[in-house]
Amino acid sequence: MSHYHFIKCCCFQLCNVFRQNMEIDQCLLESLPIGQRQRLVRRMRCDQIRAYYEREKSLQRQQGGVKARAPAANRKKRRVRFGLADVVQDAIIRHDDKEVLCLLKEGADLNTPISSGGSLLHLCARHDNVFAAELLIERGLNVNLQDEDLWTALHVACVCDHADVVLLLLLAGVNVLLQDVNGNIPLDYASEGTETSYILRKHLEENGVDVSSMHAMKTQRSSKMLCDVRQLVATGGSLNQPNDDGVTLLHIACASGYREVVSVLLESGADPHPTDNNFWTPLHLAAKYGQTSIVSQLLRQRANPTLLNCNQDKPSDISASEPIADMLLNAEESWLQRLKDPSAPLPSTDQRYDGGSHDLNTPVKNLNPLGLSISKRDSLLEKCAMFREAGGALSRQPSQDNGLDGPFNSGASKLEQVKLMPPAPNDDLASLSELTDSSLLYEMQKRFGNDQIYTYIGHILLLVNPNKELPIYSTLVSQLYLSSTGRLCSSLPPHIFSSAERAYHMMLQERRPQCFILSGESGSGKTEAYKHIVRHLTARSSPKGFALEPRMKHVNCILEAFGHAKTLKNNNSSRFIKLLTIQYCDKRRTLLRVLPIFSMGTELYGYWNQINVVHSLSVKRQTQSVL
Ligand SMILES: Nc1ncnc2c1ncn2[C@@H]1O[C@H](COP(=O)(O)OP(=O)(O)OP(=O)(O)O)[C@@H](O)[C@H]1O
Repeated sequence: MSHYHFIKCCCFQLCNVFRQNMEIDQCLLESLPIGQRQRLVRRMRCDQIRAYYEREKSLQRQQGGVKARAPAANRKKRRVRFGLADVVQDAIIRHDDKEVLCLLKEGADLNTPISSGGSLLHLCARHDNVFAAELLIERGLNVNLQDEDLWTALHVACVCDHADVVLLLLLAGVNVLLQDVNGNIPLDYASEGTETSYILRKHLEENGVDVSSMHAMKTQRSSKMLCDVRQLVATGGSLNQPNDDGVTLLHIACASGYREVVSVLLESGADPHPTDNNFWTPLHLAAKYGQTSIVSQLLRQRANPTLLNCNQDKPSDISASEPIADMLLNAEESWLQRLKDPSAPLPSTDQRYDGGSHDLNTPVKNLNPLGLSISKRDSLLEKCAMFREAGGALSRQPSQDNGLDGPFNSGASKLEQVKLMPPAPNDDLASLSELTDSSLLYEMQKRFGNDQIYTYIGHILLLVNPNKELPIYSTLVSQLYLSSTGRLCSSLPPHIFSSAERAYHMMLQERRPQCFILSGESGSGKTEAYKHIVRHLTARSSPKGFALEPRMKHVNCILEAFGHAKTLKNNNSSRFIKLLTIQYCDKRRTLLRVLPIFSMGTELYGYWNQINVVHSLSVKRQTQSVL
């Protein structure tokens, strides 16, 4: 039988198979040349879709078809309409001043609360919209309105360093001394050396307020509480008395990091594991707030590390640092052992839990021990985003009694070197007015010369291997690219962290796996890009992420030992992991699983909703030769 005849026979057989039950004999299919195979598969897909629609139609007929064909009038009713309140918020964010003006004229309510808490003025302060803020103030919106955390618009403007809004609010007579739930006035959130901080200090001085004595007052809070507690002990008062929220003195001292107060309370017989109305114990709070030595103290006093709060979290699940998590996991183990065998010896707490020097300076706004409503969480998330966008400059805040609990910490070492180029019009080649081979290559060459190795083409990220270390991969840079929405911050240049961030948000929004395709010739930087993505995602997915990084490095060493080899083009050529998918796998959105996919030839196995493409170029072999 000739080859041609054989193909025809196969096709005939396959078409019959499709018609009968649409199952293909894989061997038969693979024996066909590629063109024939593709045509057949396409035809099979069409048949499948047709069959699917027919089945759907007959199902709808069985269920009384009327529902399927909804009358036009019904459809009209289902159209979504946004209220004026939502539209005005959107207009403020977009800086669409004309629309804000129209909406206010149409009667949009000035006092509309925004979804993340606070007033429209808070929104203006957040998005630096001075014009809209002025309109709202002119129409009588109260400049001193406070959100659920008692933040005024001035607190927001200070965190975001929006000096124009700060000036406007001061002119409108805002009260600069209003404190938020943590007792911080707006100045506490203004970064040292910024215009905002200068304006506020000047304003306070002109109004006779001594800023240094204010700080002294604040740092005296712990000693004041210590005095009060000692007095309570001396007078025989109840140390376990909860307030309306079930919060006891020990909860407050543990969360605030007041070690001496915790010692006095525990030594005087306070219950080491009271639970508040949301089932949070002092151990939960100390773990969450990064108070290592207090965690150690509580464990020595036999605090139960296995208790669950209302979110079903043990203290170890929410701990702010690796040492705390390790300490708590050890304690859990020995607690469970002792439940089985009460005679089992206690671990030597002095050695195991001696973590006094490790206390973490955790951002207060990251912590959400008591607030459970969605709006409250939104508000805290929004504030975390503001701190992040402020670039972590607030880490120089004054400390309280343990010297470590200022209102904010960037979490990144100040010594880290950061060198990011400012954003440029040619960051996205898709936006060039002239799109030709030579214009693209010209821009790429220019960028490469400036160490701008990343370039967007729409959502595709182009990377030119620099073949040298660039100071653009530090923890701080990774943090700069964290975003609450996944949208690239316009003040940051293209980066692999930004693509990772976008994929992370797509995964959360769609709750479906996301895939990265890293393409490019051997040695062009795919494996390095993969490592950077994994690094950002591990850091992104949990507060302990950055602590995971050294472990990831070790895993990489082992993987490389098995899978990498020296080739002509690359000294450390990888033989696998060119594809990467991330899966949504945690109900609290704090963890994610990174799955390397083994690529087999040119075929991709698996299904992903969103594909993020990173294409790498090796300048020696491709770009230079073309240029
Ligand atoms: N972003 C980067 N910064 C600095 N050097 C880099 C970067 N990307 C790649 N390199 C350098 O180029 C070398 C080759 O990169 P890499 O191993 O990622 O290539 P690859 O595309 O994965 O190659 P292969 O397909 O052969 O595995 C690296 O060992 C590193 O020295």
